[in-house]
Amino acid sequence: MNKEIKNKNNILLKASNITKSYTQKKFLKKFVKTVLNDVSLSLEQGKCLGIIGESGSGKSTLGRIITGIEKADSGIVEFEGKNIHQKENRNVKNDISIVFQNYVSSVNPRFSVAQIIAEPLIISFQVNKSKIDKKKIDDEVKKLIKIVGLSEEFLERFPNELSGGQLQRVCIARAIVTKPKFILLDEAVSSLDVSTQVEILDLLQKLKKEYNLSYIFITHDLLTITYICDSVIFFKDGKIEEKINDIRNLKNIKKDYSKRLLEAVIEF
Ligand SMILES: Nc1ncnc2c1ncn2[C@@H]1O[C@H](COP(=O)(O)OP(=O)(O)OP(=O)(O)O)[C@@H](O)[C@H]1O
Repeated sequence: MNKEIKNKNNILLKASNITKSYTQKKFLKKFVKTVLNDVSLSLEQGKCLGIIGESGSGKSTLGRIITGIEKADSGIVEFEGKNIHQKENRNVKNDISIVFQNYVSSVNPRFSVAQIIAEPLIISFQVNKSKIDKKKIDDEVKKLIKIVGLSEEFLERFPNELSGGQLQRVCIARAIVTKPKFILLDEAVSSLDVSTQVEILDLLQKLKKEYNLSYIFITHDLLTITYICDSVIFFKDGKIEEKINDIRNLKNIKKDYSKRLLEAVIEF
């Protein structure tokens, strides 16, 4: 029955009642700050959900929890119905990738582009205790560099020899090398200039179709959301302030906070 419901709704990822606090210090005094307060969301297969909110509202913390990098204090994250924080479901994480804003610090500066793209695949061979198939890895890396719009000659280069947009393309190639079903994009285009942002968003759209991917896109930038997302959550002080299920109805938002975030883009 559960399976039927899951298939009917086509829910890939579901977070229920997520709560998270951190101990922080202010003027040498420790205090507990609630960063996420009873957050629930779900993502349908093949869709892109945007999460927009002010700096410090808890978006990246939520991103780390829904990708299994960090544990919530309470609440459950399920991927295809499996709790991702349970040890016996750790394979689920193979279906999840992340692309961060800071593409420079998210790659090893001593690795060539080929090594950067291949790294997750090599790790997955190691984790599965299977023999590393060098030819298969080389073929895959050569295929992917072209898929993300760069030529094979980039494979020998190092991160400091690439532009921001080129390096983010490499990070995207690395994110899809293990053939995930879901990618969390945390401010993945925010540091790029506008025309490069559009190029990367177009690439992400293309990959979404070709690989049947699902995305959650965390951003400050509503233009990114309107460009690529199907639905959007307005996030404030660790809570969902408002959700628009169909991005075409963005003008119907009700809360002042959401309107304020929208004002720069749409006139009311
Ligand atoms: N490991 C941690 N220890 C203590 N406090 C933390 C930790 N990680 C995040 N925080 C705090 O949690 C709050 C939310 O941070 P988070 O990075 O999730 O927000 P954000 O909405 O992604 O912000 P930004 O858009 O600026 O990246 C902030 O007050 C931050 O200082």
